[in-house]
Amino acid sequence: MKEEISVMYSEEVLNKKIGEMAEQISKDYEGKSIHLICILKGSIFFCCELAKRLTVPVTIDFMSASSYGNETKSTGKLKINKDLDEEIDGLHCLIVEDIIDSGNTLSMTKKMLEGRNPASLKLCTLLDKPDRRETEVNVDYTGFTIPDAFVVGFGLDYAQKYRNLPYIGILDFVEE
Ligand SMILES: O=P(O)(O)OC[C@H]1O[C@H](OP(=O)(O)OP(=O)(O)O)[C@H](O)[C@@H]1O
Ligand SMILES: Nc1nc2[nH]cnc2c(=O)[nH]1
Repeated sequence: MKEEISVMYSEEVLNKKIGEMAEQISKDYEGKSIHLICILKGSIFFCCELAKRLTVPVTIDFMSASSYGNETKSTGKLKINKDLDEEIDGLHCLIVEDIIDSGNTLSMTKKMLEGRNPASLKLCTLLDKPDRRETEVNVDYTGFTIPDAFVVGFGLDYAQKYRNLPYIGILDFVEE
């Protein structure tokens, strides 16, 4: 089987959307600083592009939490591979995700972070796949709501490949 990728959102479309999201977020957080919590690895591209466009003061920390292995389906289990470097007590935190699918990763991550007493905790995702939701999670900012397809690029991988594509595409497996 050969892997084929068809473009879903071009770099230009992504940048326009991220600009709009940054404008809204900057408005909502006026007078405050935002502590961005980037969920590795997929979210790094989105987090960088978003952070560059925010007009309020920003700090950034990273954590790696996953409910996936190398496959395209969820196991529903959370694994914390890397925790945050800094305490979040009293900070206005915004979790930055590339995609929400089953919702398992984010619902468990959010609950865990809420227990650390942030001043506020919101969630921002570039892509949302609501058709595959298993656990409800309240999303504050969504870039695109997408159908149930497996997407790669702009940070999103298949078996660690394709993260570096500047666009988001649908991955298909075709007969050679
Ligand atoms: O809503 P869910 O079904 O829980 O899936 C979403 C999670 O899956 C992806 O990460 P992944 O575990 O693939 O890690 P990666 O970002 O390092 O590739 C994505 O970045 C989310 O964290
Ligand atoms: N790369 C990738 N990771 C995911 N994790 C959950 N859904 C997806 C998806 O569509 N693509």
